[in-house]
Amino acid sequence: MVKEGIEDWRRNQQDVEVNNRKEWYPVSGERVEWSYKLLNVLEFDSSRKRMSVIVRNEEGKLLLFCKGADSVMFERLAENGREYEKETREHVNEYADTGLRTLILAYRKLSEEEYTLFNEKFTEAKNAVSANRQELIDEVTEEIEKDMILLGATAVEDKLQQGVPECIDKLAQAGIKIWVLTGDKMETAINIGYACSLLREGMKQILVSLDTEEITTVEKTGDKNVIAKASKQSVLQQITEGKSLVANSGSEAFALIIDGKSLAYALDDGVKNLFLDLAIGCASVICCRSSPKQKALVTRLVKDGIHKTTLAIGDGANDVGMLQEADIGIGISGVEGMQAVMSSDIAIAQFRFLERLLLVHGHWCYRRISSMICYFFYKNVTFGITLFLYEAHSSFSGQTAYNDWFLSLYNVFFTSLPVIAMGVFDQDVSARLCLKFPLLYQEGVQNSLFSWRRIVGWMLNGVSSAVIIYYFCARTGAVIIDSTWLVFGFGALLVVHWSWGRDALIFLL
Ligand SMILES: Nc1ncnc2c1ncn2[C@@H]1O[C@H](COP(=O)(O)OP(=O)(O)OP(=O)(O)O)[C@@H](O)[C@H]1O
Ligand SMILES: [Mg+2]
Repeated sequence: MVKEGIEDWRRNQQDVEVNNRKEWYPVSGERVEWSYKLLNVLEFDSSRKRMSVIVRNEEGKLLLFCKGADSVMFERLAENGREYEKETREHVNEYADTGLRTLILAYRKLSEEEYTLFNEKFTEAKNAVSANRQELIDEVTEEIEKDMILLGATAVEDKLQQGVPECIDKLAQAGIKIWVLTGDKMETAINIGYACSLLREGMKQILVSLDTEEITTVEKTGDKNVIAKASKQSVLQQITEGKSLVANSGSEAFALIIDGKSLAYALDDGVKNLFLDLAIGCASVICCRSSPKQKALVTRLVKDGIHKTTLAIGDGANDVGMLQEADIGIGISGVEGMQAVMSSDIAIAQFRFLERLLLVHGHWCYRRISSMICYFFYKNVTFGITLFLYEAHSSFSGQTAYNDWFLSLYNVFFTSLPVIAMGVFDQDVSARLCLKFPLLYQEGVQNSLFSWRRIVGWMLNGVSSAVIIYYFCARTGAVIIDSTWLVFGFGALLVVHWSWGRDALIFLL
């Protein structure tokens, strides 16, 4: 494909051609063309947090170019490839502080033998049909993406979608606890946290991170067991300190920010409950550099740990695990592909639509469904008890109060419309008010419309209606109970009750 206008690069399946512009070479003033043969692409995935290409240049030399997150790239540099490490780290942190998304670039020269060996293993892993195919590929790529020479870093702006801060603010006002699980760097995540009003000035931040001097010193020993032990100890200590800080504070708001490496230890069996306790005590939680698996594990931890309903929302393939783990998964369709949408329960086009989805439709639907179920109980209890009373009246002779048609059509035909209408159209307040007063959403969070008290209340209501209907028909009607009377009386009372409430019914009687 040739980019129109500027012929800076050309790319097809096998070749990449890079033409340098004249102005980049002001000294020689010449246009320089490089052509590379593309040999392999080691694809990006969110757990590796990097991707590479292997190319052969015009001189026949083999090169591996790799780009990825700083957390995985710096540890893969060769001793002699770290010349610009300090400056690059500073630059990257600076970029991240301003909310930019950064990538580290590095390369490595490969010998022919090394490449041939790699290619064999890589092809074998790619052609494997076993379940652990991805692990095999990861193992092979792990071996070659090392001892690299640092080239530099890039930073791009990753703009928040329109209306995200306002939406998060409203959801927080509605009493919904929001956790951000992101693959981004800690600094970028904190910056975005501020941008979307999850972090505010005056909030105390509890940072759990393994970027401490102590751990860096231990890491130099290279002994995996020692590193793991020290890291776990450090995470445990930081979490315990955070917990005592939260416990001893008054009304101060806290934000917990934890990075991916620490999260791996925080989700360990002995530590995860402490971590959850600390996170629950904080107003906002941000987990940075989390892999897709960690996102799913955190969601499961919250879901199982506090038995509350969890909702996950995401747009990328790295959010799929989390969307499936949460009680409700919402996928945002957009530039990052369709995987999130395909594995979600509900798909929306933009994050800000979540506000209306939860505060308006969530509120209405909760009300409709809970009332509909209670109403359903009510009408059947009323029906059953009138039958029972009539049986008692007729000395349990077996004579039915209603004719067969009425019996069979009672639920399907005679009383289905009110229930359906209530379940579909009922609105206690308008959409505008739901959005204006987000606290109305708490009705659902506290489950106030579907508590046992309310269900039993509706049932007693059913019993009392049945008694009234029975006496109305049996005592004030003719001496003989005519089923037609029962049907009309019953229907009329149900309509009165449903339209104007119990008080109207009592008033009428
Ligand atoms: N195409 C890519 N090539 C190389 N590295 C990448 C690429 N895309 C992302 N990365 C690096 O991998 C990290 C993890 O990416 P991932 O997609 O899991 O999360 P994210 O996009 O940063 O955040 P979010 O979870 O909010 O979508 C990124 O922060 C970035 O540093
Ligand atoms: Mg992403």
